[in-house]
Amino acid sequence: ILGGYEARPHLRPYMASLQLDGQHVCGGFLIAEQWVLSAAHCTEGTNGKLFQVLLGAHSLSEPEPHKRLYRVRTQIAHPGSNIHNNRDDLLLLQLEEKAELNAHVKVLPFQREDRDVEADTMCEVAGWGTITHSGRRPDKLQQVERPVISRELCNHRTRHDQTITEKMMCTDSRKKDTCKGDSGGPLVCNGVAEGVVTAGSRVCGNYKKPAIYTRIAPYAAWIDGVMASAAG
Ligand SMILES: NCc1cccc(Nc2n[nH]c3ncnc(Nc4cccc(O)c4)c23)c1
Repeated sequence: ILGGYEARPHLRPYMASLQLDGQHVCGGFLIAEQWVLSAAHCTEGTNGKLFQVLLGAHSLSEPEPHKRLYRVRTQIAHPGSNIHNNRDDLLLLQLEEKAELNAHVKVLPFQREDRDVEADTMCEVAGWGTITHSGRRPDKLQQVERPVISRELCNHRTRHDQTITEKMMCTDSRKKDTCKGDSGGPLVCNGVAEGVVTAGSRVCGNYKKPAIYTRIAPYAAWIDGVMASAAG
């Protein structure tokens, strides 16, 4: 997160850190006791290795009560996701066992009504992604408030030039923005997860490249179907 600040510890008990060999790679969030939602692009370069999922954390390094690393039973990328564009950039991770829910580990409801969040709505995004252009990584969860911008503005020739589909949404990226390692985290508007951070053009903090999110509502049926079929 660029231009943000340290989150109040454990005020976002749904936040997950997707890790490989003890290193934070991407964000994610708990959508059910045994399921985390993140971004399919997060699996790029992991050559098929499964993530481990850190729940209940504020600091990535310090011991904290309720902080726990879960193994992943299976990772399911949306069938439409691919490395060439940002379409269908969603990843479902089934934990090896149900997460132990408590004050520091909670499920975050996601939007099921497929209607655009109004432009200028202030939303929040949090993550352990880079906090400087030089790529400095934070130890503690960061957050920032960002206003939603219209798809029309986000699709302008000088911005993302008609690549933002009705299954995506954007927030202003002037100075305060998502960045490397924030992918997969939730965009929370009025307490509900409306979007999942996608890297898009990978640019951070430049108002000409607004932050892009995969809207969750259009994928509610897919998410429910995967969770139902894997339940066992
Ligand atoms: N703001 C959109 C957004 C959301 C999520 C991730 C991203 N960026 C990135 N995702 N993956 C990346 N791999 C390498 N570099 C990256 N961005 C980068 C790094 C240093 C300086 C800078 O200005 C931008 C990214 C960008």
